[in-house]
Amino acid sequence: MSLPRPQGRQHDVVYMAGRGHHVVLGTAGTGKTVMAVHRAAHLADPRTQNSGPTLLLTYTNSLVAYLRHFAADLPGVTVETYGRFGRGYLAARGRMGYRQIATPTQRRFYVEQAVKAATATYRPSPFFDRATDFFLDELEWIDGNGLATLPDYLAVRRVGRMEPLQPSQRHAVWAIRTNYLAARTAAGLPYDWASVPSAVRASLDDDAQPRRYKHIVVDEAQDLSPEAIRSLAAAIPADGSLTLFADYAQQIYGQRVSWRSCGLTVTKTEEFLDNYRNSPEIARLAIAMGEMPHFQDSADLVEPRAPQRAAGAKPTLVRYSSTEAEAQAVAANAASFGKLSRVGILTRTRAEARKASSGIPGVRALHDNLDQWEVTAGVYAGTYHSGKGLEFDVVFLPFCGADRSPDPETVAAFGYDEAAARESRLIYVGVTRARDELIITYTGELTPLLPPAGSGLYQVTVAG
Ligand SMILES: Nc1ncnc2c1ncn2[C@@H]1O[C@H](COP(=O)(O)OP(=O)(O)OP(=O)(O)O)[C@@H](O)[C@H]1O
Repeated sequence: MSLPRPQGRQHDVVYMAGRGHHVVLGTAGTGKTVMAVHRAAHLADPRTQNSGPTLLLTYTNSLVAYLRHFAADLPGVTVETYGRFGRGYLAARGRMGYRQIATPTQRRFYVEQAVKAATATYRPSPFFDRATDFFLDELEWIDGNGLATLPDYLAVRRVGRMEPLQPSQRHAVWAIRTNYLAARTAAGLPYDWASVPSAVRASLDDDAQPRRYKHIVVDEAQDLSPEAIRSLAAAIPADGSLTLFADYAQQIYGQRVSWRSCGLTVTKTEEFLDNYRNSPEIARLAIAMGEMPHFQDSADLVEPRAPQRAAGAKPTLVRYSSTEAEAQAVAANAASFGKLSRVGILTRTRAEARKASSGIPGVRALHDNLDQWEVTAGVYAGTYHSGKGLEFDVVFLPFCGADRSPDPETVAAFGYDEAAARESRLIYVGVTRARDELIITYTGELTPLLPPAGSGLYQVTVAG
């Protein structure tokens, strides 16, 4: 598999000016990754006017492996995740030591302690009984937006479907944040991943050294926080360029904000609608998901135009009588498809991915640091999240029953609407990874986050 040559307007995007800020929006499979790799290669090519060292950034390690596969022989192009870039930059400036970033487990522990400490000092309130995930999310959101003071936090509007927090609740969150930061720092952990972008930005502000990269190209930019985008705008020289490729429908990490508030000056946003990846039947299911109520808050979701691919089979929907039977059947069928095709098994959690891929010979876990992207046949298993940006000939989406999706814990933490909005985007990512075949399985009732079984969008089967 090699990288296709850009066509039509894709070509124009690759060769846009190598200066300033550029934003390219496209729905799933419109060639954003293809354009991002070609553009990075172009900007790094010494024959290009204003060429220079180019950073090609994305969010997950599996996508780095995938991009490196295509960009392996591109001189002057460095491919990495935002996290690695941020950590490396801070280390180079002497502001990050070894193991100074709290792991997610450590972060959760210190946040739980901080909530307990706040509960002891505040008047009793059910607010403090909210799930830890809620507080983790709120603190991440504060960092992601670069809110450094309580007045900033009190003044800002929280975009999203969740009930807005009352000022008294924001005071409580800020007290939790203060407790958390103190405890984490005292434990020798000056950072967590959410705090890295602000630290990078602050460090760049007083960094008079020449910038390492003249150009930065970002794939899956919808997943970067505003603060991360601001830090990237600060990381290029005045005569450099920052190009962001994004899809709001596939946003996993939060709510959209304007490019201007992210520190960008964008004169024109390019939009792409031609889907090169999915068969028409799979694309139709993705479009129908985009029209469901939980997607309505996606202001500029653009409807994909007719797919570029030849007609195939409708996605298959299979109902099983038990989760065990479902997991075994998915593993057996995936193993059989995997002899000739690239197969993805995508689930909400890693544990579910392991369960549905148990016993498959040579199965590769997507969330492990894949150092190489195999393009031959085989089975990959992982979370929807780790499948972002990737594609497979055949995709299995197991455990899509209403009892698991939306996940009851996410509903408890964020309320039904917010949980449905978040999780339907995850499933949308899963659906749009499939080129030729999509097999959705469940027990009990089908999740309300997918179009109903009788919608005519599936071939429906009931297994024993
Ligand atoms: N001009 C083209 N000609 C032929 N195939 C193309 C072209 N552009 C993209 N493709 C193919 O379409 C598929 C989707 O492309 P790509 O992964 O770049 O899309 P994307 O917009 O990044 O998708 P997503 O956001 O869903 O990950 C890939 O298989 C890619 O090789």
